[in-house]
Amino acid sequence: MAVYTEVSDEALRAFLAEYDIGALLAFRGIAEGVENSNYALKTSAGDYVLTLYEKRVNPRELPWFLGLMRHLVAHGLSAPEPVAGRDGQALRELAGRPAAICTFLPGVWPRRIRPEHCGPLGAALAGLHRAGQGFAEVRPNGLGPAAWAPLLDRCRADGEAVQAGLIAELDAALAGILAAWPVAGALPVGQIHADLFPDNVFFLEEGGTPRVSGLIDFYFACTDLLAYDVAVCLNAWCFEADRSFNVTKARAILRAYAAVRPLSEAELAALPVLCRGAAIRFLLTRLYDWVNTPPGAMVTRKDPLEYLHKLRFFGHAQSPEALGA
Ligand SMILES: Nc1ncnc2c1ncn2[C@@H]1O[C@H](COP(=O)(O)OP(=O)(O)OP(=O)(O)O)[C@@H](O)[C@H]1O
Ligand SMILES: N[C@@H](CCO)C(=O)O
Repeated sequence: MAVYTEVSDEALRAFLAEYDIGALLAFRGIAEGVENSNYALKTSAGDYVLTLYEKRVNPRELPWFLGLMRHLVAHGLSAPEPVAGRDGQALRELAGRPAAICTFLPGVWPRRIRPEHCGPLGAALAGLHRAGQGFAEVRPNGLGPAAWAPLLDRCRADGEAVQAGLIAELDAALAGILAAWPVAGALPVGQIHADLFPDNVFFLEEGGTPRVSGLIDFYFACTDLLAYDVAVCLNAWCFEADRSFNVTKARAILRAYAAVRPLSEAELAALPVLCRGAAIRFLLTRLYDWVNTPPGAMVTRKDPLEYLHKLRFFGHAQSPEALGA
């Protein structure tokens, strides 16, 4: 369920009057996604997505996100492009929420990940990192290493009920990750997506071969270690339903990434700890949501323990080779 804010016909028509995107032909809520309210919009000029930003997005950060998306598209990445109104502004207000219209991307995200998806994903991620190079404004990662201990503290009281021994295991894992985390300046930094899960990558199939048609959902994007984005993808794309790590998928991501943007020796050496960091990041945000989402809420909670298994795997796989590098 991801239409939290309803938009009346009159409010929508008044809103669209600010744009030069033709006459409204169709308008419907998009059920997917959990953060914001999204609507598909068809006009005589084309297809668009209207997003109303809900509580978890800080309105002050929206100009950065929209500016990054505009920059990435201008530098060759296929991503939603914010559409400016006649006044030149892409960000305005609708139904009491900050709102923006972006171009609609064709394609679908893969429900079942095949190794053939992984090469195109790796190349697209490196393309994002390349395209982001000239975007100079910095947005620190609000869910980076400095946020993990406070997040764990906020789960301390209720987390134990999710699994006995969980908090002690996370305390130990986090201490190890933070002690081994690359020091500032050790690895290349740039604009990263930071949440490039399969549901944020659209593909089109041509003769059975998937190609990436675009990347979406830049609302966790930030300025951080480029290789951390690779670690997020190894977490999100390379585990099978039986929890095993598929090294073929990892190798495909890493090879295709490196063909566009070579990874340095230091980045490869740091990959295991970056993977552990990415695992604990998603574990902690899921755990926080798990213990703070009332049963019966309309939002589907994501399983934190899926990431406990990934964290344990990366805890044992300490060499870059074990991760397909
Ligand atoms: N530019 C776009 N083109 C086509 N479809 C889009 C576009 N943007 C969003 N969508 C559709 O809306 C859905 C939700 O988008 P998105 O992932 O950005 O939402 P969200 O609420 O921020 O969710 P979450 O952070 O949980 O992934 C996508 O799965 C996709 O179906
Ligand atoms: N990708 C995140 C959700 C936030 O976008 C997760 O699976 O936990």
